[in-house]
Amino acid sequence: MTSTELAATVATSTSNSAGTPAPAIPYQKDIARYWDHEARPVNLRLGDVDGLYHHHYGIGDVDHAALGDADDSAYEKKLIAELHRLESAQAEVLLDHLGPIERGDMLVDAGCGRGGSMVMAHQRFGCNVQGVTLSAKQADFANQRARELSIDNHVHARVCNMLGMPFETGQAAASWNNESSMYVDLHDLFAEHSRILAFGGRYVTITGCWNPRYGQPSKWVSQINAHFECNIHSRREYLRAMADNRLVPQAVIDLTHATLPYWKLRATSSLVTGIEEAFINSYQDGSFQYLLIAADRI
Ligand SMILES: C[S@@+](CC[C@H](N)C(=O)[O-])C[C@H]1O[C@@H](n2cnc3c(N)ncnc32)[C@H](O)[C@@H]1O
Ligand SMILES: CC(C)=CCC/C(C)=C/COP(=O)(O)OP(=O)(O)O
Ligand SMILES: [Mg+2]
Repeated sequence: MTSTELAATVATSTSNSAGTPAPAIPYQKDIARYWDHEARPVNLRLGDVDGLYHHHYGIGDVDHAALGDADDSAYEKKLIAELHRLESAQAEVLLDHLGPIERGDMLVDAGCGRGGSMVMAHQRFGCNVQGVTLSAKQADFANQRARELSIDNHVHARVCNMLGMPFETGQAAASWNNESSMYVDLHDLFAEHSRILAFGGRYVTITGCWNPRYGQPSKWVSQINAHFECNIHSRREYLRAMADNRLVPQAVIDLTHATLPYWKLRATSSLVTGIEEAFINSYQDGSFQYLLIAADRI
């Protein structure tokens, strides 16, 4: 089944397979609505390349040899495959920082989207991966993909607020936010990760954050917030909220330079959404950073 067929299936369903309560506060209802209605070709067509559907951005150098000649009729297809390769490479780097994971472990993807990272985590570690999203459409989509891959006994998405997850205290070996922490208060978020993580467990986030060295959120950062209805935090807020919640950074990696090739390539594609300029300019003027933070739960 292609993503378009899959999207049509979930769009017509009146209930979802996730079966958990609706979002609590008005803002979360807006975010649930946003993601329930999201169907941008830049996400669906990239996901169709190999069935891993992401809502995050890419890192790494562009493989110009793989792209070939821009005049070639197959160029656009190759460009889409290349953007998708860079997005999956981003998820691989996040998974690299989870530390040693056993088959019997449970991982939590907070703000799991359509579940691409969950599938990759299960395929790499063989373990149980639980995701939460505010969007019933996304949870249904992720669960349907898991069924199609016959991994639904190990990979499951719920409709649930990541600030109150239905997991036992200390149950998770590792947890992460992949571009989903700009929708919540960071103290509330890290308190909840800290609760569900086992002592010594690993938390990883990849996020866009505004740079305190710039001073305040730039106009480009404000544009990104308005575009996605999110609230980008500063690097300082991340580190402070982690420190206050027993999450001790083990690695802080600036991926800003690594993500720029993705954006520059995407800006040349037919799938542009109009937000490319804000990302490129804010990364280049130093007001915005693409960061990975891996922290130990102590
Ligand atoms: C940009 S998408 C990222 C999806 C996924 N992490 C990925 O890499 O493909 C943001 C996700 O955060 C989720 N989200 C935002 N606020 C949330 C909340 N309070 N609780 C649970 N999920 C939330 C949205 O539903 C959406 O799935
Ligand atoms: C780094 C920051 C600030 C991210 C904000 C969260 C977000 C919307 C991520 C990408 O989602 P997407 O894949 O649905 O977006 P797009 O349609 O632009 O590819
Ligand atoms: Mg995308």
